[in-house]
Amino acid sequence: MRSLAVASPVPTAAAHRRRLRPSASGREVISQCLKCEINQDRPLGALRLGGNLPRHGSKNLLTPAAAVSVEQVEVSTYLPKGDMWSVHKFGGTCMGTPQRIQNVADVVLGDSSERKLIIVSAMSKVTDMMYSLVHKAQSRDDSYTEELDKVFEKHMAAAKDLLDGENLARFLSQLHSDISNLRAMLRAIYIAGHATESFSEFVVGHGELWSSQMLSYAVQKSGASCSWMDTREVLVVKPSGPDMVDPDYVESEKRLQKWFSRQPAEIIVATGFIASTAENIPTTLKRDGSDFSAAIIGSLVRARQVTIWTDVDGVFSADPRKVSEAVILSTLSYQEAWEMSYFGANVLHPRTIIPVMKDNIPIVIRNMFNLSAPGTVICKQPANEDADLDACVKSFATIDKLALVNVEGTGMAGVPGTSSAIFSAVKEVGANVIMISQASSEHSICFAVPEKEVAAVSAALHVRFREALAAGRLSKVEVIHGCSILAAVGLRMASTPGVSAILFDALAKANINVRAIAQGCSEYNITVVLKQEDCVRALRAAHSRFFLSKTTLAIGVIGPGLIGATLLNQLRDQVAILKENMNIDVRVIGITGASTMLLSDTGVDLTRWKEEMQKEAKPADLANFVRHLSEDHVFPNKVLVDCTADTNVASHYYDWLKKGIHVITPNKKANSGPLDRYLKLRTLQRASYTHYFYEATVGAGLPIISTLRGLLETGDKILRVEGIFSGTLSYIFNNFEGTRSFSDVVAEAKEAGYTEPDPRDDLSGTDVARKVIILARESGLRLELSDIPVESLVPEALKSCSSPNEFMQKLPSFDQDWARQRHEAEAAGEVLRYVGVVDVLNGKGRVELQRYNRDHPFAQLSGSDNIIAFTTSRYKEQPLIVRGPGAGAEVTAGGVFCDILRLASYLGAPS
Ligand SMILES: NC(=O)C1=CN([C@@H]2O[C@H](COP(=O)(O)OP(=O)(O)OC[C@H]3O[C@@H](n4cnc5c(N)ncnc54)[C@H](O)[C@@H]3O)[C@@H](O)[C@H]2O)C=CC1
Ligand SMILES: N[C@@H](CC=O)C(=O)O
Ligand code: NA
Repeated sequence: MRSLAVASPVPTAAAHRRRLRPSASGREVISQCLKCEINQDRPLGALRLGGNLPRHGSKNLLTPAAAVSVEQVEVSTYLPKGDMWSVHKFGGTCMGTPQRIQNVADVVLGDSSERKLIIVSAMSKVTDMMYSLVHKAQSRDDSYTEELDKVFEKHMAAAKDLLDGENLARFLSQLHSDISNLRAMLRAIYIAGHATESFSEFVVGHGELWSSQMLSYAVQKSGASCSWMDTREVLVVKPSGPDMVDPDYVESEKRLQKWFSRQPAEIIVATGFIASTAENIPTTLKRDGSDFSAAIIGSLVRARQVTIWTDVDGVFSADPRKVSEAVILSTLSYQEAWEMSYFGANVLHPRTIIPVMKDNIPIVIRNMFNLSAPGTVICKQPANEDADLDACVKSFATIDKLALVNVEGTGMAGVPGTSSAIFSAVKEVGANVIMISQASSEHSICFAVPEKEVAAVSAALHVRFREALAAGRLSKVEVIHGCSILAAVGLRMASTPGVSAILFDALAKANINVRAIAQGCSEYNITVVLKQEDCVRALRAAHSRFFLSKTTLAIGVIGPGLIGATLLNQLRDQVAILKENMNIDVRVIGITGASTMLLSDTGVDLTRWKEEMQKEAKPADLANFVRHLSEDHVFPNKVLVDCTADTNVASHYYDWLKKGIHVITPNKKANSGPLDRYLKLRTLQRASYTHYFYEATVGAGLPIISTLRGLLETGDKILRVEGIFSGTLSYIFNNFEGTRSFSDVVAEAKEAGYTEPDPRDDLSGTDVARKVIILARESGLRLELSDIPVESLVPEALKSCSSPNEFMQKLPSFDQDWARQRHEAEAAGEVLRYVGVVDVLNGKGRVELQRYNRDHPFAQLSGSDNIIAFTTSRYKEQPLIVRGPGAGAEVTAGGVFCDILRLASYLGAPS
């Protein structure tokens, strides 16, 4: 080995260390340097600790004897490798201001590792400024000179803030000299109107030279042993493709050895991003190159760990701008990090992982601005990781602006060379194929490329397969525009059954159509191609299914009247409990009445929805309300809860379900409306994963629809359903006992919230007829509302009243008639009851006022009780009876709420 003391005429800190003893501390070495400076009577300002800064002294201070002793100790200053090294890399934002650079110095000093190698990026925005200088100069835009001044001023100001005394003077003199060299070089570029790659790489690399020098001075301020390294002296790379370089490890290691033997400090602050070619021409490691520098250096010294300091707490399970519930991952395997980076997650450039992976060196991603966050460790797959199914998927990533190319034809099957011909045509146009999927029938191959490259790809394929297309061996070369990729990444997906089922189930439940799928045998990722407009929703649906096991429902409430308002208040009191106990996250993201609506992207504050409704509301617009529910929020599952009695609102259910919006309602209008519309709705409901629930339409919160369904679905045969289906009429006849007039009792029922918005709907029997129709259709009968004979209790003269109020005012004039009817029944030992019957055997239904003996179960009711008797093949002798309050705000809203939770459980919430 060549003696460096001989090779270099300048005694460096290494030489001073050798003069003392090999193990001399940094502080001792510096003090020896200082003594030497003083003995030489040289100004302290000339002292440099290495790198491209001028070294102190201009002649060889060592005697031949000393040179020999250097030769001998050279071995002990040989680059040590292994666990004593910890490598840190600080990105541009960490180096953004003098205060931040000082914080970085503190973090470096706080690391107790024996040896530290610190790689830094340029101060934030500086690399862009440097690229812009080159760009402007070669475009002959002379504003580059002012921009260069700005670069100078930025660094001068930062240095003045951070440093003082000799260090400041040294830095500023170097900065001056660099800027004047750059000015000359940019002038040359300006004159030539062109910058060679090496010129431009030389210029842009200055950001790192300055930031790292400032940091090394800041570290030295504390008295620590610190050298500054210009990595162009050490890192040697060779081009390996457009905008890509490969490190030459052997040569770099040799140069690092050499460098270190000259300057073996405990802390080395080095430039990120820049390197040299084998011919010593300055170059860079290209964009994001500082991470790469850290990984290569980490590998060269076999570091214990490489820490990448940035401005986030670690690697997220999904892009937090798209998924607000994204979580920080504590560990990731190299392969997982690689896959995520490939799919666009802003983790690390995949090439950064290669150098550390080969030596099993962990990379830790940490937040410089939140030192308490432990960060994410990227390492070999940890052996003891949670093996549960949901934990198999580590993260999700997406790539937008893609197009799918589908090459299809019967002539492809079994013909060797087809895919080679396809992809060589793609290669010729230089397109980047992001995923490939081939149907096993070999009739089609599809692949995704960036949208901007697809025209060229399609043209190339049309040329390449012109004959095959003409002869019909290929049927088409089709381009599907506007696609995105969603990738689920996780090493443990391999050989774990059920992972893809969960993923596709989550997508199906969010009503997302998958265009293509790819999964390699390595199973590190499952890639699905979908429409770009569905991508964020797909990401959220998949993420919440795997990560949060939380079913999030975004709810739009239509009609905050009695039932709607009661439901909102019930939700208010229960949402926190649902989240805590059942992992169900219910967000009301919109409320609309007939005249105003309130919209929210994240969820209305249910403790003050009424005030908000008055303060923030916009004019009601159902189309906009539905659009908001479809698009303006982050939640995958959307539900409209119709609490109106409006036929028009009900007429939209089909379209909403088609859009993937679940519908829940106590409104009877859709299911008792025209039969064809009802059948269409139910057919759609059965054919999709979008749900339509309406338990509260019959018997309010009582389990009527679900009981009937349970009987039918388990194979029982419904013979007859009969009972008292009206809470209002039940209340009226239970309470019309001679003490109050008929009209008073009707007013009480209205006041208690049992009646329809228009009480004539109850008294006319229409409401009961609707319930009969709903149950008849549920039992398989195809009846229209007009097929049900209804005995109306609305006096003929009041049928034409223009409003519910007018009706209520005029009703007392008929009290006498009602008193007489009641008397007659009472005299016969009977009571009046208004009943509905679904006669399934005969395919009929009817609604009528009947008299029942006082012993009859129908005569035993109280309040707003409904009673419904199901006579079936299994319940033939004794019917199955459901009884209880069948109207009223709390029980009805409770029934609607039950449907919301039923939906949550259909969507995957735990039971
Ligand atoms: N009250 C009860 O015990 C039961 C009621 N139901 C059903 O619940 C529904 C609601 O009943 P209530 O709350 O008692 O009625 P309500 O009259 O108190 O409330 C209905 C609300 O819907 C609003 N509305 C009407 N048309 C609208 C439109 N196009 N867009 C937005 N909002 C509109 C009204 O302004 C009102 O605020 C009805 O369909 C009723 O049949 C079902 C079972 C029991
Ligand atoms: N008005 C209805 C309410 C429930 O559907 C009734 O009285 O039953
Ligand atoms: Na019910």
